[in-house]
Parts: sequence; structure tokens; C-alpha cells
Amino acid sequence: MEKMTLTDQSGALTTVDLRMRQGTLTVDDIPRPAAPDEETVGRVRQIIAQVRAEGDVALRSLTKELDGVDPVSLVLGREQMEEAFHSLATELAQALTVAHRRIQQVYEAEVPTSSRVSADGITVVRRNVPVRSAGCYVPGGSARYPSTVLHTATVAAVAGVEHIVVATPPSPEGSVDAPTLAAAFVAGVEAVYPIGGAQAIAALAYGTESIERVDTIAGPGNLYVALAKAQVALDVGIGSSFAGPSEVVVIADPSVDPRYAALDLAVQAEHGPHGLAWLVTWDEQYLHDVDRALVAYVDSAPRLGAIRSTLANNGYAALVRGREQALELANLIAPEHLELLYQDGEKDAALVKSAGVTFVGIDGTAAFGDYVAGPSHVLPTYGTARFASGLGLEDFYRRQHTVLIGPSAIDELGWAVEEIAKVEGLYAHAESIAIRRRS
Ligand SMILES: NC(=O)c1ccc[n+]([C@@H]2O[C@H](COP(=O)([O-])OP(=O)(O)OC[C@H]3O[C@@H](n4cnc5c(N)ncnc54)[C@H](O)[C@@H]3O)[C@@H](O)[C@H]2O)c1
Ligand SMILES: [Zn+2]
Repeated sequence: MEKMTLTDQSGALTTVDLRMRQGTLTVDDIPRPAAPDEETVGRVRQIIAQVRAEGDVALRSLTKELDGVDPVSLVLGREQMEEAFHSLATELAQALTVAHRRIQQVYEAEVPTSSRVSADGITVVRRNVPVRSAGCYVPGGSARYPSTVLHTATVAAVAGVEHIVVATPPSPEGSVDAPTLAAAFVAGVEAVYPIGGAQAIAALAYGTESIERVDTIAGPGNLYVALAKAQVALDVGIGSSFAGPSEVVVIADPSVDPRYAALDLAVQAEHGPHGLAWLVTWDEQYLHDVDRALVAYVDSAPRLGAIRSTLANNGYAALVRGREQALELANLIAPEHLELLYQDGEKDAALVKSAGVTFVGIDGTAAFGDYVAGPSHVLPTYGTARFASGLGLEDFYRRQHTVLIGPSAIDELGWAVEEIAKVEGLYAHAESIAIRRRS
């Protein structure tokens, strides 16, 4: 299989020219960030074991070691959240409220109806039963994410979860910053724990003296958080999407100002150092224009370090033959965010098979999705959009069937049970039907 040719260039992005590429592309063609090393996996295992063995004492000492602060309290309640909400500037309080309302609207429209089917004397009812408690992990190492409180807890609340808590790394004062606490207030969160990383995931999964264990954990995070979730997955529900460092694929053409495409690449790159950013276009001059605009932005960007590091390691510009090949590439990359940044993108959106979420339209910056568009911004990364979805109501539900066996079922279906039970050599199964038929 012919590999992609990576041509280094002096700009911000590494160029990949696919125009002459024969045959179909495969997943192996796509450069991916390296898999986690064994040392990190082992460190996370240690942290989890320490929290299980020592509870609150471990949480305090790990927080001191890894976040450099002593938490003032391990649990912050509704009063502190309310106070934080009232301390915000009016515009920010309104922005959080608007984002909350839009997320709520999207998920309320998605609440599934229960189903009921009756045939052959048996009625099967399906109900979606919310878990009793959910823990939302809200990242907070290199940036603050009040938006992630809204994009996790609001979904849990619409699903009907009774107890919703948030864990997030502490502020430098050992508490939690006001915007994050305020967002928790808006979303109806019961308690906020100023604890981050793998230690937070362990506390949510197993409980400590101060923190009650939850039924399900949802929310994104860095590698420590992601590995911790994988390690506790047998003991607690884990939200379906592997939400790691942010990714974006921007498909664009000269109908859109190159500065728009450049900034949209920077939007997800500024989240952190391990992200992924692809520009895909069929116009060579446009590729250079976007790259130049990106270089110009990066040089003056406030989060220069994060953007540079993502672009240097995983920033690509692909030249393709046209829309069809652009979509083929996007489906293979299976990015967290996909932007169809050109005129008439709507009909192409139907051809997208693997993306966390797709934004269509020349104003379709993923920044809308991060905050106010509505669908949860907790989305599958690392190529998992091939099989995983964004955070949704189903992450907080269990499906449960009730089977009503009516009086005619023995006559209508009992014989089939007996036949199969006999061939499986399970005689009590067959007799449980036969005895009822006789009496
Ligand atoms: N996919 C999504 O929906 C989405 C949304 C928001 C953020 N994110 C991603 O979440 C990530 C947030 O990462 P972050 O680091 O800023 O915050 P984080 O909260 O995930 O991680 C911070 C914690 O990591 C732990 N940690 C740091 N260094 C450690 C070490 N050497 N050993 C053990 N533990 C250590 C500390 O406990 C710290 O509290 C970013 O990659 C961002 O892109 C994704
Ligand atoms: Zn973003």
C-alpha cells in the first residue's frame, strides 16, 4: 500500500498531497498521535490504588503533589455555587444561562419514548431508567471549562439523574473558580469537588470519606483522566465517548476567507498540546493562503504554546482532488469536529459517516459547538468517531425490559421453549413449562 507523502514546509502545517493518490485511503494512512506509554499507565494505576487505600488523605496529598495546592474543602455545596453565580458579570451569567437553555432544548427533544409490543400472549415493555448518580469530570489543568459543566450535567439532568456531582482541578486558592461553580449552579449540580486528574476519577468510582461513589462518570480530560476511566471501567459506568485532546478537520475552499479557516484550526489547537488539526482543500493557492493566515495569527496568539505544539506535531494541510476525496479523508480521520466551510455544504453533510459533530456553513466555526450550539461538546476523539458517539442521554440511562406473560402464552409459545430446552439438555427449563400446561 502506497503511503501518504508528507512534505514539510516552512508554514504552520505539514502538507499532504493526495491528488495523485491511487486507490482508496485506509486508516493506516492517517498519521495519529502516539499511544500512551506504559509508565503513564502505571502511574495512573498507582494513583487509583492510593485513593482506594487512603481515601481523603490520598486526595489531599495527591492534589498537593500534582496541582500544587491544598484544597480548602473537598466538597463545595449549592450555597457556594449560588454565591459564585451572583458574583459574575451580568453578561457572563446570561451567556451561561443561554448555553444551558440551548443544551436543554436539544436533549429534551431527544428523550426517547418507551416502547411496548404485544404478540403471542406476551407483552414486552422497554423503559429507560436513569442511573441514580452521575459524576461529571470537568477538565481544568491548562484552561477553565465552565462550558463542560453545562455540556455534561445538563444532559444528565434531562435524562433524569437525581444526584449530579462535578469534579474539577482546584484553582490556585484550593477552591474552584467562580465561572465553573456558577455553571454548576445553573445546571443543578449537587456538589463540586475541587479534585482533578486520575485521583478524581478514582474518588468518583470508589468513594472516599467525603465523596460518595457514583454510578456513572462522564466528561473529557487529559491522558491521566482518560487512562483512569479505562482502568475503573469494570466498577462504574463510563460515558461512551473517549473524549481526549481536541481535534478538528476543516474542509474549505476559496469561497471562504482564508482567515476564517485559519482561525478555526487554531480554535481547537489552542485547547492543548496533543490535539489534531487538518485543513483539507482542493485549491493549492488557498492552502498557502490559509497557512499564511495561520502563521500570522499564531505569532500573536495568547495561547501560542498550545497552538504551536499541536500544529507542529499534528497540524496537516491536505490537498485533494475535490469534495468527494475530501469527505473520504474526513471519514477516515474520524475527527471530533468536522467543518464543511464552503458554499452548499449541507448536502455533503449527509455523506459524513464518522465525525463527532459536523458544522455546516461559512460561519460554521466549531467554537459555536463548544458553547451554545446545543449538542454536547463532549465528543469522541482519537479516531473513535468510527464507532462512538458524543455524550448523550443514553450515557445516563439503563435500558430495562419488563416482560408480561399473559394466560395464553403457555399455549401459544410454551412448546417452543420445551423444544429448545430439550435440545440444550436443560430439562428443568422444559419441565417448568410442562407442569403449567398439565395443571
Ligand atoms: N473532547 C472534549 O469534549 C473536550 C472538552 C474540553 C476539554 N477537552 C480536552 O481535555 C483536556 C484537558 O486537559 P488538562 O490537562 O487541561 O486538564 P485535566 O483536568 O484533564 O487534567 C489536569 C489534571 O491532570 C493531572 N496531572 C497533570 N500532570 C500529571 C502528572 N504528571 N501525573 C499525574 N497526574 C497529572 C492533575 O491531577 C491535574 O489536576 C485537553 O486535552 C482538552 O482538549 C476535551
Ligand atoms: Zn474548542
